[in-house]
Amino acid sequence: MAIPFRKGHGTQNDFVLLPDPDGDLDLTESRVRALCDRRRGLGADGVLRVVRTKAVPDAPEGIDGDVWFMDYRNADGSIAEMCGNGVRVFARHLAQHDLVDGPEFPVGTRAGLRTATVHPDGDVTVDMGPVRLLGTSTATVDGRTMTGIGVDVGNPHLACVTDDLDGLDLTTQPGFDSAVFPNGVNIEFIVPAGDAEIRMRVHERGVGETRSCGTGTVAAAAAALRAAGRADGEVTVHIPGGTVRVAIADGTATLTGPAEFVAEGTLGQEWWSGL
Ligand SMILES: N[C@@H](CCC[C@H](N)C(=O)O)C(=O)O
Repeated sequence: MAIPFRKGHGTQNDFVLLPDPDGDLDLTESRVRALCDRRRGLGADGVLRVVRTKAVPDAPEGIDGDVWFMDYRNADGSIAEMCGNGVRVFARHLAQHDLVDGPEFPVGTRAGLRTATVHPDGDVTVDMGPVRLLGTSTATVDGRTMTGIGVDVGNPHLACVTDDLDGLDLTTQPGFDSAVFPNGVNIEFIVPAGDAEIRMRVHERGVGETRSCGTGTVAAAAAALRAAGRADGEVTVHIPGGTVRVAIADGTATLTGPAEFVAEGTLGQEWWSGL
């Protein structure tokens, strides 16, 4: 059986998409790791399996079985609840393949149902759902401890305001309080970059430093607004892979940014079977 794939990215957070409507693929951790490996595989920060909700045993209750579900996996094979860049790429894939009616449609995720709107210029806006500010905690990089704020965007984040973004060494896992984040955490480092603009770098749970993290930009925007004494507002977030726009109002967020495709093909059958 030929296994098709597509490779795409959202602000250089890159993904292998596996169209698998009926959930037939045996997507093991080792297969995800191999797909994401930049030397022995296709190379990506994560895998997006394009599957109907009814074929996902651990899908949250209440999502119609026919809704397309973004089955997201990190590069280390772990499962995460949500991916803000991935969901834009996923939504544009559905629209390009006429798998949905119209430019606005629901997408199932482990964080719940989300609404995506695909714009004619290729940008995608996603209703990211509730953004919950948690208490403060700390991250340690290069022996330096920074205080940040925990933010739940469906997945866990710790957003730290810093003064030296470019000098941070994020090649190894920053320290964090595992009593506060028992399931690990995505850690954002942010500096103000003007009125309603910030710059951000991120170390992602299950991946390492990436060039962008959509849920991370939402967490960073929420933290920046809070630092300015506000709960609602619009923030432009510059990440190494590009720029996205976040709007937060009444405890929920939207994320707007690009989604691009670079390749498509079929996986080597012998390679896949041997994994
Ligand atoms: N890159 C993603 C987030 C992917 C999941 C994350 N690494 C986690 O484990 O929570 C994004 O764009 O949001």
